[in-house]
Amino acid sequence: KKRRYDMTVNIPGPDIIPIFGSTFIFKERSVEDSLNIVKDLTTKYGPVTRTWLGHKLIIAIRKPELLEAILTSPKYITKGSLYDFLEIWLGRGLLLSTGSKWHSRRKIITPTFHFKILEEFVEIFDRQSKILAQKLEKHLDGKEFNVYPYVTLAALDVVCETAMGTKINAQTDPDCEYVKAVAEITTILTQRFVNIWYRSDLIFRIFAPKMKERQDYAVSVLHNFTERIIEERKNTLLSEKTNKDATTTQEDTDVGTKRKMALLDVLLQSSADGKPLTNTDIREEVDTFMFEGHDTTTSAMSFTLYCLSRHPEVQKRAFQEICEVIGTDKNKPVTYRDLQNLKYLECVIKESLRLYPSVPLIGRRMIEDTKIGDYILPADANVSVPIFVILKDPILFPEPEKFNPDRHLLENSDEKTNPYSYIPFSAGPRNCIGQKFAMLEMKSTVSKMLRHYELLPIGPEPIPVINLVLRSINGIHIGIKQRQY
Ligand code: HEM
Repeated sequence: KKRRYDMTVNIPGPDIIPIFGSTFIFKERSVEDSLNIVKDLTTKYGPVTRTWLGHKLIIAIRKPELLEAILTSPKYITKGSLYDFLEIWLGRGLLLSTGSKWHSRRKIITPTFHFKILEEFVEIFDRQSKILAQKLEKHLDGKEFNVYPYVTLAALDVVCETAMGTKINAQTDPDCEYVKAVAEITTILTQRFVNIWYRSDLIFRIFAPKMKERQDYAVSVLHNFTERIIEERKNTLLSEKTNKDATTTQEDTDVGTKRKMALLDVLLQSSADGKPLTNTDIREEVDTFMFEGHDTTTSAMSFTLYCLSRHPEVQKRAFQEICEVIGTDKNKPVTYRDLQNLKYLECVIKESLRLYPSVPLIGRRMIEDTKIGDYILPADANVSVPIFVILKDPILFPEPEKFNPDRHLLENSDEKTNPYSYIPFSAGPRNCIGQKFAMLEMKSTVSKMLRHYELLPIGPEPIPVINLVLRSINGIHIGIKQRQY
């Protein structure tokens, strides 16, 4: 610690006291306030700030030039300790792995986001958003409601069917065991995220034994489910191989079809270092998708619907574009090309993500002493990138609190010239692999909502909080009324 301390004395940050470091910054502030604590720190001490939490050194960086150096380099790809407690569910899948394992997995998985495959997912996005629209019909009474839980189930259905090729029907059967286990593990991991002591497995086991038991049960349900799907699909592929005639379609069975089994099939047919991936290898990748692929888009879609409800003029423009691109028959299935052409809606989603980034904070761990700008970051330092602070930097985004989708129009956008300031999907080799998938899913769902409903600005304002992803303490409330054409 002494060495790391000496190397970082020139980096501004709050006072340090022996043993506890700067933990007092949390004093008299609720854990829900953690977004503000990070914001206050990086505002008060500048673009590079150091904090000690006990023996843990955290350096927050919000300067685009410095971020570019960190995010683009293939050397700094190890995740910070912030993520460790997710391993119980996700294993060392793509999100958490590092080194050669991460490289080889990223290479295997990248082709599963090829546009040809995404094109085939559009039908799934469309079908699930139609069910979502039906589920919301009961709120046509003009009263406000929390849209978040509905969107969660729709996003879960989408990712399950696209990643595993399996229908869990979360929207129509929210009480199924898998869906309940996802909700349970999300609640528990959120608790462990918020209460920093619970991030330690030892402390969690000793002081929260009941919660630990619930966590272990939920994880076993989730893992057993994924393993069953892997086993079933493996057997199907084997029998198809031994009996070539059997390769003919097997549409819409529980296990799904080859055509839509992008991720799982690719993993089943891949090998690393000449050896096929084991069931555990495959499971951790599929589970990572299940987590990363639904919580993030749920947050973004819910906040986008909220922003649209509060800005009727933006909603009107987005709806007009939808009519021009898709037409006025709200039941017409949407195509990949339609979604590509919803340019203004894309700006709306981007602007919502700027104000409400699903992943507000990311982290890396330095594995060796690293010179970044004028600073030397010691080995073992955690680097934190406060995405939500960067996205509201008034120098990068004038009038940062203003919801202004036009700032993302091609002619106004500085995303091309300054790709390290607009980073809701991170940047560089370790950026979000699902970015294009996410944008298509979000456009499909949000456009479907606007085709069916006019969104009304009613209900309490959300109180954003970082709970794994960005959520709102009091839910995300809107109202709906039948869309008039
Ligand atoms: C609005 C939606 C989304 C946002 C804002 C988002 C954001 C991010 C961010 C910021 C990272 C970098 C994390 C880090 O460095 O710690 C990331 C990584 C990742 N995302 Fe997303 N994501 C979204 C949707 C998705 C979807 C739909 C999928 C999958 C279908 C997905 C899969 C992943 C995976 C597997 C990684 C790890 C990639 C790697 O480390 O190589 N994400 N995402």
